[in-house]
Amino acid sequence: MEEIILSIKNINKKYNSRIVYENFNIDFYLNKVNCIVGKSGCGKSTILNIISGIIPNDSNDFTSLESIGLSYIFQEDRLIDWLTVEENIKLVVKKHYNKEKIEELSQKYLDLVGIEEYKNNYPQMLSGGVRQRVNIARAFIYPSKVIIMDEPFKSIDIKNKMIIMDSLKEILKRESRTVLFVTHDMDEAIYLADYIFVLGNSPVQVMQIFENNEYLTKKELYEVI
Ligand SMILES: Nc1ncnc2c1ncn2[C@@H]1O[C@H](COP(=O)(O)OP(=O)(O)OP(=O)(O)O)[C@@H](O)[C@H]1O
Repeated sequence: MEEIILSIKNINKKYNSRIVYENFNIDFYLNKVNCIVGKSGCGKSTILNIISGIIPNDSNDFTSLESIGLSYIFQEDRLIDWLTVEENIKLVVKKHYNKEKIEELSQKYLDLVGIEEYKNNYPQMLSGGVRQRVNIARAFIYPSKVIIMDEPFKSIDIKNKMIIMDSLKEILKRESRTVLFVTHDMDEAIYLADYIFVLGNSPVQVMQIFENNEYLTKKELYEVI
């Protein structure tokens, strides 16, 4: 059976004289968690930022994924301080659904990430772990095809990280989204990914693609990085 792919073509990026990407192509797996790993500074955030249209590609033969519907989960949560948790979540779908549907979806994602009890709180009253769960609910309530996650667990303690990663897995079991996930943490990659893309070299190349299964070890990944 032919694999269903999300093809990204013609990525080019140069910072001053340093060529980070040159005619770079990559095929991600549709409706899977695609994890991108590689040495610090190799270009992981850059590719997510180009794909999502946050920074421009140097050549104009490239189309970002902005138009197909994206949501983002970054390290910092970008919640709106003067809105409650529930209002933050509902805000992003205000133009997409009617009031009843928004109510239903908001309840669904509050439950899925386990933050129902915080729905009337304001972000500044919450711990980093809970804030990040709000962020995840907000990313998933939006009817996006692709979820972009750049180091989403970087400042979260291990216990909360496990809770959040389990919530994510639970949501992804129930609905099909293509996730593009950058991390420097091989445990996170192995826990969450369906496929792991190792980037390296300058200009960047895909060094290897691993299908994540019970036999994949951190050692194998580090050998390529
Ligand atoms: N705005 C910029 N101006 C100049 N150089 C930049 C800029 N943004 C990124 N770079 C350089 O481009 C390269 C790739 O950066 P990028 O942030 O994509 O790497 P990364 O793999 O995500 O790094 P890390 O793992 O440390 O987060 C790095 O060498 C970085 O210093």
